[in-house]
Amino acid sequence: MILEKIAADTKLRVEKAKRKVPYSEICRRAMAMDATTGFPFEKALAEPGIHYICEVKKASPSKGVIAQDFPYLEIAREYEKAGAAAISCLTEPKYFQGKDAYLKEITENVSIPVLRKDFTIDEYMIYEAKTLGASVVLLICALLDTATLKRYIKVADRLGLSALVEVHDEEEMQSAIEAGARVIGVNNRNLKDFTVDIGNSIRLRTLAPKNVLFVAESGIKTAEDISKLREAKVNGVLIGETLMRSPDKKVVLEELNGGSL
Ligand SMILES: O=C(O)c1ccccc1NCC(=O)[C@H](O)[C@H](O)COP(=O)(O)O
Repeated sequence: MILEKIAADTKLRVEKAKRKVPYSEICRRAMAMDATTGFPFEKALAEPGIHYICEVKKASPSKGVIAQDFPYLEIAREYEKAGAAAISCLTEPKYFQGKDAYLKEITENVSIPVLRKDFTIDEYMIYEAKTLGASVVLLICALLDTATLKRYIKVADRLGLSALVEVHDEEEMQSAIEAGARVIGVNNRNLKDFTVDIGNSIRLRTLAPKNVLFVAESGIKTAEDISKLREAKVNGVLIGETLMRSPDKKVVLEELNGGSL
């Protein structure tokens, strides 16, 4: 499966990063930063209504190159101006053509929370995310057992980072809940065959406890999709390709939202 390949490459990337900046040093740098952040991502999602997490993504395994021209900072600024609640920035280099440098520059130039969209397989990456200015890290249940998830959520917590815990099915939902996730994202994309079904978010919505913030991820394309997800009372939607392919992000976000944000 693609996720296993990505995880294996990520492991090599982290080993290389550790040779450059050892674990003790990345911890020191991250812990020297302000941890009293107030978890702005969770605050934004907890506001009434549906909130947009807009993705900065050049390519993906399922779609190949999505944006030949990739003015990542301009895109992030446009999202913020258009009313996005948060930005998701891919940092995985091989399959998504992401870069840590994109994340760092974006966090230095926008005021809304930024998610480090990567394949966290080592706690080193959580400290790294903090030093890059992220407010949120992605923890994918398919890559982490419940005990590890719990530990990573605690590490993120101590640094003032939120964790978006991603699930795809009932079993992973149970693991996320048991690990104490405060924000659960349901991926509508089946990573085995890349099919997308927003019904997955709607189906799993009822399994999330009331006090957990809920995000629907992937394959969201139309105002009708948003309308269904709004009806299911999701707190946030994470949208990549639809926005990346549109020249005017504000117009598309307004169309999706059925009016201004
Ligand atoms: O999108 C892929 O091909 C993919 C493959 C393997 C792991 C993750 C993948 N996608 C990451 C995402 O979760 C999406 O970037 C995100 O949810 C936005 O999805 P979309 O709106 O469909 O671009």
